[in-house]
Amino acid sequence: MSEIRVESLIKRYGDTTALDGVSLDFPEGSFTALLGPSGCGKTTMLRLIAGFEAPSEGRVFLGDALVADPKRQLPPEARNIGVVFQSYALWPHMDVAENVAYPLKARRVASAGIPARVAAVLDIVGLGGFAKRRIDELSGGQRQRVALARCLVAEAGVILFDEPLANLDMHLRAAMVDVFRDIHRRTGVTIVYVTHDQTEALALADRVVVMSKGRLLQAAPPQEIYRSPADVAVAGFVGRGNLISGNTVDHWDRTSIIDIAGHRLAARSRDKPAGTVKVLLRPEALRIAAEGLPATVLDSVYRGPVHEVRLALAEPGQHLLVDSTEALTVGQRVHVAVSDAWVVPGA
Ligand SMILES: Nc1ncnc2c1ncn2[C@@H]1O[C@H](COP(=O)(O)OP(=O)(O)OP(=O)(O)O)[C@@H](O)[C@H]1O
Repeated sequence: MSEIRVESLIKRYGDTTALDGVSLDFPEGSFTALLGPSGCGKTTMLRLIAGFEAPSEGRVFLGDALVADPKRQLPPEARNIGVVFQSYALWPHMDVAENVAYPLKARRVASAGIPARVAAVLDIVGLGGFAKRRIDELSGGQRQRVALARCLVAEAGVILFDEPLANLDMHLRAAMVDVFRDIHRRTGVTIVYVTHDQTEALALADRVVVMSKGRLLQAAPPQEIYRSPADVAVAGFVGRGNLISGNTVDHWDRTSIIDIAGHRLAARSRDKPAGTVKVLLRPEALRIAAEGLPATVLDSVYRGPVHEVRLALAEPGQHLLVDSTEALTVGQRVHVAVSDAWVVPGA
């Protein structure tokens, strides 16, 4: 059974179509990241699932229950869904424990049981010793954990995150990514996580949904999104990569032989492409070697552990980024060995 299912969902705001016919299942216990450029409809999807907005067309199900169509909507508080925003929406005049206890008090849970439940979730989010701290005495990451604890205490079956780490610095973001992964493992709660940060999406989710202009481009596990993007838009949005034009010479099974400026290489392909295609070459699948695609060094920049080398292929206008352990000289002639390539569908 799917915890959440959206069917042919359309949301219009005046002339803007924020969601343009999206159908998607979010299985129980899954961790889905919604990824895409600004304005692609990620937040709108969350708001429709949470019940803050009504669909213009289509339906939303929680389990077997229809909770929203254009005519009727179950109110947010009746959906048992937790929401964590980038602005933490905490009560500044209450301490940490009072903030976390708030949903239980609002639901009139017997007060005797509340402190133990609050203490348990504060332990889960790593704030065991902070119960009596005031909110304004906490760091951004700690506030985010309080917001998370408040969702967990209510035992919501689903937690929606809207860019929860957007306000935090790089180190805190990395630490919070670990916290979210851990909490998902320990609680098994169904998570839908909106981000425009692809590294966050790839690291956290068991499935990444890439959206553009209100439509779904691809929904797949992170590795598949990265290695086998469904189209040029996904290939361009996720990860560093090179899109090179080539000609199909032959194919068998799910492998195609592609000719790039007189050099042939084997590439994974979804179907049986013909004629001119675009091939995705990730930098880590490329190596400067004795044999391979002939190229000329355009630029070599040291970026931490490796040199990022920009190369010109024999065919005019075709460039490649390659990671090299050694600096190369501009103008140097090299060859590039290719260990993995993907023919991008439809390009
Ligand atoms: N209340 C509203 N009234 C009018 N237009 C809206 C409203 N909410 C969203 N939109 C429009 O709908 C589209 C999708 O917005 P949405 O907030 O879902 O995008 P997003 O992918 O979450 O973007 P971001 O990453 O910038 O938050 C945008 O063009 C936005 O301007």
